[in-house]
Amino acid sequence: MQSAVAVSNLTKTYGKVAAVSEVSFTMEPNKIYGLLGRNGAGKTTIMHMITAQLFPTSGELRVFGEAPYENANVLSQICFIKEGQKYPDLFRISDVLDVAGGCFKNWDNEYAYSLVEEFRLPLKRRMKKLSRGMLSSVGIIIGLASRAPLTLFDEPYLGLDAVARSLFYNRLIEDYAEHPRTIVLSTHLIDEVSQLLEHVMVIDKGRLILNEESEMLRGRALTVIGSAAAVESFAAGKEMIEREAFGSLMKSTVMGGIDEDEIRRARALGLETTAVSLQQLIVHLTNGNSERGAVRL
Ligand SMILES: Nc1ncnc2c1ncn2[C@@H]1O[C@H](COP(=O)(O)OP(=O)(O)OP(=O)(O)O)[C@@H](O)[C@H]1O
Repeated sequence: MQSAVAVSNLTKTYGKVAAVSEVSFTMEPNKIYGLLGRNGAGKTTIMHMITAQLFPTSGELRVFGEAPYENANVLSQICFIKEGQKYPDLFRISDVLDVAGGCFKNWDNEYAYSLVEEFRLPLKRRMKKLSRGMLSSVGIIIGLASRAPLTLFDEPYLGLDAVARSLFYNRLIEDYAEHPRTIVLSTHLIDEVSQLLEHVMVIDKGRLILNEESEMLRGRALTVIGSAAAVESFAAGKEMIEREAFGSLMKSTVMGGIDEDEIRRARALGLETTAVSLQQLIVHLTNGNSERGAVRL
C-alpha cells in the first residue's frame, strides 16, 4: 500500500541546533496519528518539512510517494492547520471559507457552514476583529471541511474553550469515520486526544523515541503501589520509569512485558495496580531522560 508519508533519516539543523535528527517513519493512509513531545522537540519542524515549507538538511521525504517540493499534485492533497495562522485582516470569515473552498478539491461547503454555526462564529465579521479562540475555530473548520487526504493540525486550538475543543474532537472522529484520511494531530493536551489517536509518535530532542499503535501502547505500562518489598519483587527485571517511597510503601511505574498474567501476579503480591495514561507515559518518557534513545517496550 502506498504510504501517505514516508521519511527516512530526516534531519534539519540550524547551525549547531539539530531541530530534527535522523528521523524515520511511515504514515499509512487513513489513520489518525498523534505527533507528541515537549516544547521544542521538533514536531513543527517535521510538519513544515512534510508540507514542503522547509527543506530538510538531509534525509528522504515522500508524501503520497512523491517529493512534495513544488509538487502541485502532492500539495493539493495536503491541508496544514497551525497555531497562530494569519489571515488577511479585511477578509470576513465567509471570504476565508470561499478561498479555502477553491484550494481543496474535496472541500464540503455545506459542512463548513454547518460547523460555522456549531462553533457559533460570526460569518460576516472581519478576521482582525475575531477573538483568539474564534480564529482557532476558523482553522479547525478549514481543516475538517477540506477533507484533504493528508490533514495536519499543529496545536490548532490556542484560546479555544473546553466546549469548542470537545466539539472539534467529536466532529473530527465522526467526519473521519465517514471520510477516512490521514490526520496528524500535534498537541500538548494528550489526555484529551488520546482516545482519538490510532498511532502515537513521540519526538524528543529531535529524535523519534516512540512509534507505536495506540492499541499496543495501552496497558504497556503499569503503576503498582504496595509494600516496598512486594514492589521490588514485581519490578525485578522490568524497566522502572518512576519510583516513589512513602514510608514503608512504594509506588512504582514499570514498562514492558505487562500482560494479564503480570497484573494477576502484581495483585497476588498484594499490590494495587492502575493503568498509566498516555499523557503520564509520555511525561515519563520525555522527562529529562536524554540518554534513553529509542524506547523499547
Ligand atoms: N528558524 C529556526 N532557527 C533556529 N532554530 C530553530 C528554528 N526553527 C526551529 N528551531 C529550533 O528547532 C527546535 C524544534 O522546534 P519546533 O518548533 O519544531 O518544536 P516543537 O516540537 O514544534 O515545539 P512546540 O511544542 O513548542 O511547538 C527548537 O529548539 C527550536 O528552537
